Amino acid sequence: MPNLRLALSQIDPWVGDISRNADEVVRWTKQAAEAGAQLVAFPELMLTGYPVEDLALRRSFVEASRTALVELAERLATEGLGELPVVLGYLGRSERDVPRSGRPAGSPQNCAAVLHRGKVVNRFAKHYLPNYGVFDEYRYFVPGNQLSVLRLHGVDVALAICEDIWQDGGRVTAAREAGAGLLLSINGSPYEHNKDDIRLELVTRRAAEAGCPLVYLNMVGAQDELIFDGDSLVVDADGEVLVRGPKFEESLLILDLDLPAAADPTDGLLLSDGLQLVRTDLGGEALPAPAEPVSPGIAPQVSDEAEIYQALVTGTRAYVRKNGFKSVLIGLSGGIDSALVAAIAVDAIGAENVHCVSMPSRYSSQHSRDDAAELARRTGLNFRTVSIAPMFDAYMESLGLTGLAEENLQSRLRGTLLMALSNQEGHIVLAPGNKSELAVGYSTLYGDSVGAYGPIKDVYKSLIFRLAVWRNEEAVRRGETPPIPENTISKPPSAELRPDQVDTDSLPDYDLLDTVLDLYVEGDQGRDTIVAAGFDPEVVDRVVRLVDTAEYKRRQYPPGPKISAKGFGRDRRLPITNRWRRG
Ligand SMILES: Nc1ncnc2c1ncn2[C@@H]1O[C@H](COP(=O)(O)OP(=O)(O)OC[C@H]2O[C@@H]([n+]3cccc(C(=O)O)c3)[C@H](O)[C@@H]2O)[C@@H](O)[C@H]1O
Ligand SMILES: Nc1ncnc2c1ncn2[C@@H]1O[C@H](COP(=O)(O)OP(=O)(O)OP(=O)(O)O)[C@@H](O)[C@H]1O
Ligand SMILES: NC(=O)CC[C@H](N)C(=O)O
Repeated sequence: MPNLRLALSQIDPWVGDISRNADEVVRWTKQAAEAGAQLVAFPELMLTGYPVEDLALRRSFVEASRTALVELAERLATEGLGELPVVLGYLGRSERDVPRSGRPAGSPQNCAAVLHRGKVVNRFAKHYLPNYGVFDEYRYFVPGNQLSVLRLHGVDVALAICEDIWQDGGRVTAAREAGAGLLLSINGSPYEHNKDDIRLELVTRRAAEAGCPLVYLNMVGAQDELIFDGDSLVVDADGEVLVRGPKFEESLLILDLDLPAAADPTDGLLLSDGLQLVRTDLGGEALPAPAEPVSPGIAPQVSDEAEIYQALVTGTRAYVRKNGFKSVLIGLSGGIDSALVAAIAVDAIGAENVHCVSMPSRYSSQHSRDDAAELARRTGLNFRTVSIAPMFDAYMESLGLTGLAEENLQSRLRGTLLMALSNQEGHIVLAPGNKSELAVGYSTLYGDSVGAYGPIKDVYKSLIFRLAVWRNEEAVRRGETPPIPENTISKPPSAELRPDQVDTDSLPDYDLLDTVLDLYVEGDQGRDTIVAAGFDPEVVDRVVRLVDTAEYKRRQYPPGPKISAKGFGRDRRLPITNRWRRG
């Protein structure tokens, strides 16, 4: 069996920064060449970043991507890397009208290309376009209808792009029909908790269907609400997992694979789904297995809490850095939400870049102030106290507010204060709202909901507690000081906007609330189904009503990292003005 040494660049492309991404391709290709690879692969839309959203509809952006691709091929050759074939994603356009789509020639396509010896030797477009959940690729792209097969060193390698392997048939079946010895899929597959198990099952099944090993290369990093966890996989046709990349970390995975020898090409082969075979012969003798085959092996798997926490850190770091900021600002109340956000921020960008303000009012308890100061002491982040009492008194004197208006004023003064410091000092504000609060509208519009990015907006309150406990335990395991004061974790959550207020005055107990939310939001179960499952009809009616009437607040909330199958963002698009009240 001929051997191929593959290099999988599990890396982080930046949306819109084509020249940076091209530099990255050169840098990682150099390392792949030094490791003796015969083929190096990069993720879906590597050159432009993923997802590009409506940038795909800008002709200038599509042309910049296409031009950069050609220049990259030339540059790789100039830099002595031309002999190593490079597979990467780029934004392209269709050469001809797409039948039955109503889309003319020149429409954008989610493409991949093969670069070799200074030239673009093969190009093709994604065949299946995802159009559900966070994806709406039909809005942007027209599909491709080609199966690209590279022949190199006596092996036929069929190529696919992400959704191509999520749908039955298509390039997976076509790879088998074309007699491929390897199926290589490049991906931009966003993180969701538990999606790693789904991907592993999928990749294993598709390898069996293709009848050959399947290489699944995913990107890492984050783009706005989406996080990319890497977790690249190599599975053989019998379902054995040969390689599993690390999660959330950039990594060059080098591996030797013994693969079936390519057969004589069959002319005029008809492939399923109307795919047309385009074979590119890159040459090279069949190579024997090296005396010491290399493999990165299988990266260790971590607990759910560790994985989710890492996802939140990845999303926060990427948002801050990619938007050109160095530092963040957080209102630190002594409560668990802002404490967890502060811990995430410290892990993402370093304590020296995290600025926190305690903003006590007359209702703030001494323990809250102490807990906030204690977290600052433990982590070493920048901490100051600014009382909102004088501003509050000035408003009250002018407006004479009462009840909810008086309560919300405190939250709004804090929001204004944070934005003022953000303007003055250049930090971006992190919003501390969690998914349970966002679900039921338990936050003050233009108050505690201000901010640029909400690191825990997709995390239910019950999970917030688990993550805080996990982070502290992790610190102990590493021999470090746990960042979050124990009292912050153990005390009952309170907004402290009036005397002795606790969240359970207005909301069901968080465990119950989160269970009902999980059924209604994630599970899309109707009110009657949830009641039939044994939940108190009064609680269910209340929760459903709160969720339905809080859409306007969620739409005004900052973006934040998606970790669930259904985040409040593109995953769940409901009308704001909506008189349907039956769950
Ligand atoms: N459909 C719609 N489209 C656009 N705007 C709409 C609207 N419905 C109401 N509004 C407007 O929204 C405003 C009412 O919302 P808002 O001012 O936020 O006030 P509201 O939602 O009435 O009150 C805030 C709630 O959040 C709780 N809270 C506040 C702060 C922190 C925490 C915490 O523990 O984390 C909890 C607080 O105890 C209270 O229960 C009004 O101006 C109203 O006119
Ligand atoms: N005294 C305070 N000092 C600084 N920030 C505050 C203060 N009180 C509230 N905040 C800010 O407003 C957010 C909402 O806080 P609140 O205490 O009302 O509810 P919470 O959702 O329980 O949050 P937390 O668990 O962080 O206290 C806090 O996360 C924090 O960012
Ligand atoms: N980029 C894509 O095509 C992603 C779609 C795919 N179903 C995934 O979530 O991984």
